[in-house]
Parts: sequence; structure tokens; C-alpha cells
Amino acid sequence: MTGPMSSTPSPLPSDHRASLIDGKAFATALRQTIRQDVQDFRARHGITPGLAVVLVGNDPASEVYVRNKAIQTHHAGMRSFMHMLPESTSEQELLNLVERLNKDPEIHGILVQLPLPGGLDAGRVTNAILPEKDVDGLGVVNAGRLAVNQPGIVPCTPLGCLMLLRDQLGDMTGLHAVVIGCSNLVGKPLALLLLAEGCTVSIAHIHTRDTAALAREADILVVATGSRELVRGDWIKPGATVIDVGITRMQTPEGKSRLVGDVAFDEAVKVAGRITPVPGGVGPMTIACLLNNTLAAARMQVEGAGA
Ligand SMILES: NC(=O)C1=CN([C@@H]2O[C@H](COP(=O)(O)OP(=O)(O)OC[C@H]3O[C@@H](n4cnc5c(N)ncnc54)[C@H](OP(=O)(O)O)[C@@H]3O)[C@@H](O)[C@H]2O)C=CC1
Ligand SMILES: Nc1nc(=O)c2c([nH]1)NC[C@@H]1CN(c3ccc(C(=O)N[C@@H](CCC(=O)O)C(=O)O)cc3)C=[N+]21
Repeated sequence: MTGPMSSTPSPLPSDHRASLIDGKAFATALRQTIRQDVQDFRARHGITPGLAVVLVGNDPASEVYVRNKAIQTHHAGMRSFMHMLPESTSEQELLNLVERLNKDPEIHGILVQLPLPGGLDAGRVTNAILPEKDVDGLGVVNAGRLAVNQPGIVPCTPLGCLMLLRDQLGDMTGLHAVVIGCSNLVGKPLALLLLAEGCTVSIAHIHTRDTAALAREADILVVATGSRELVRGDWIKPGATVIDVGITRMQTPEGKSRLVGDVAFDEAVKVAGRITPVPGGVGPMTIACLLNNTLAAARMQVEGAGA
């Protein structure tokens, strides 16, 4: 394809394969460090960091994530408090629970799993969480701190992506980062983090006219849309670093379930310089960063600001 007659010779050899960014291994190492830090914290203060996770309704995928979070919280030596509420829960009942958790000294971090069932206002609920216990970093106080470069709690998935990018690329000053998707949970905070790293940041969303052309300009391409295999091989600049946040659960013809990202992996791996797989990329980082944020929140509450 890239022989001497080719009109647009690719700068990559025909057998090029991107190197895989192993989020699973990175997350395992991070959790190990956190486990040690939790032990030290307990030895110093006699306090065990506690995380409360609230799940409303019985979405099976959310139940799996919430259970994984609880298991990994225990493994890190922290306490986990699960609150499974029925689909019929009213907003006032949920707000009352958040209020109780806010006042509970054994709880240092609170996470309300999103999305919430219809009729419950996610913004109102996340903003009811005390900023110092808001380990998802989704309330206006922490979101505002991020926007003006003040220290605060950074949302778990964007923080996990940033850790992987720093590890892979080191200094990112001047690189063009394109973020596809601009939710409050992932795309928007990640764009702000990359801006703070000195990147030139473009954000694409559903109204962007030519997302493919924009993506082709990216040194760093982050995709968080929930639109499976949206990004094709020819959307990627040769050698670019690709972070695939999207996760869609698919049924295989054999009746098994399989996770698919927002990037057509088999095409992208032939063009990108480095790429995160799904699963085993960003997902495990999200949970490790939740534990990281819970420990940081406990330190702040027990040792004071700047801890
Ligand atoms: N790996 C992990 O740890 C995590 C993975 N996820 C996964 O990441 C994905 C995104 O999650 P989340 O941000 O919460 O999703 P949302 O649905 O909240 O946001 C998706 C964003 O992508 C934009 N978008 C959708 N389709 C397109 C398209 N075709 N072209 C350009 N932009 C598009 C939407 O634009 P608009 O708003 O204009 O409609 C929106 O800004 C999901 O697959 C989710 O499961 C989420 C959290 C953690
Ligand atoms: N308030 C809130 N905060 C969140 O951080 C939040 C949320 N709500 N709602 C849903 C999304 C999704 N999310 C994931 C977490 C871990 C994996 C994960 O561990 N993924 C594994 C695979 C797990 C599996 O096999 O199912 C992987 O990608 O390798 C994925 C997705 C957090 N979210």
C-alpha cells in the first residue's frame, strides 16, 4: 500500500503496531502504593479511610461496577459502605441519605453512581455532597477549582487518563490534544487538565462539523462519547497517542458479552503510536483514582488543608 507509487506514503512501516498502554498494570501498582499509604495513615491517626457508594435502581452494569469498587476499597485497606436504594427512591430521600453521610465522621468520601433514574436531578444530588467528601469531583466547588487551577478533588476518569499520559509522554507542553465528548464526568474536566499541562486543546461534541478532520490533527486523541467504534483508523494521525475511554457492552453471536471502546481498535492499532485497550485501559484507572481520591480526602479532613 505504501510502495513507491503510492500518492500519500505513510510514515509508518506496513507492519506497524501501536504500543499498548497497560492501564490495568498501572492501576495495580497505584493501588499497591495506596494500600501502603492507608496503613501509614492508620498508624499515624488510628483512623481508617471510609468510602460510601450510593446506587439507586438496579442497572446490572452499575451493580457490577459498584461491587468492584467495594472489593477494591477493601483490598486497599479502607472501609466501604454500600447503599443500594430502590428505583422508586425520591430525590428528598436521596438528599437525606447524602446529608447523613456528610455528617458521618467514619465516611471520608461519597460517590453517587451515575446515571440516576429519571426524575432524580444528578446536579442537585452531587452538589449536596460536601466538597471535601466529593471524591468524584463533580460538585460545582471542585469543578470550579479545576477550572481556575486551584487544588481540589479531580474527577477519577480524567485523573486516570492524565496519569497514563504523563507516564507515556512526560512533558506535554505544546502538543495538540483533541477530546471527543464533553460531559461533566469525563470530557470537560479532562480538557481542563490537558490545558493545565500546556496542551493546545480542542473539544469535539455532537455539533462539531468535521470531527474526523479535527481528530487527524491530534498528537493526543481522547475519546469519551459512548458511541462504539466511532473513531476509525483514518481519523488518527500516524504516531498519535490514543486514549479510549468509551465502554459499550456487546453480545457476541455465541451469547457472551464483550466490551467495546469508542475507537475501532484493530484499525487504530495500525496507525497510532500508543493506545489504551478496552478493557484493561482507562477503566481500571478510574477505580484506582477513586481510592486515591478517598485517601486524599481523608488526609485533608484529618490532617487539614494542604495534606
Ligand atoms: N473507562 C471508564 O472508566 C469510564 C468510561 N465511561 C464511558 O465513556 C463513555 C462516555 O461517557 P460519558 O462522558 O459519561 O457520556 P455522556 O453521554 O455523558 O457524554 C458523551 C459526550 O460525547 C458526545 N458525543 C456523543 N456522540 C458523539 C459523536 N458521534 N461525535 C462527537 N461527540 C459525540 C456528546 O455530545 P453532546 O453532549 O453534544 O450530545 C457528549 O458530550 C461511555 O461509553 C461511558 O460508558 C464513562 C466513565 C468512566
Ligand atoms: N459517579 C460516577 N462516577 C464514576 O466514575 C462512574 C459513574 N458514576 N458511572 C459509570 C461510570 C463508568 N465507570 C467505570 C468504572 C470502572 C470501569 C472498569 O473497571 N472497567 C474495566 C472492565 C470491567 C468489566 O469487565 O466490566 C476495564 O475497562 O478494564 C469501567 C467504567 C465509572 N463511572
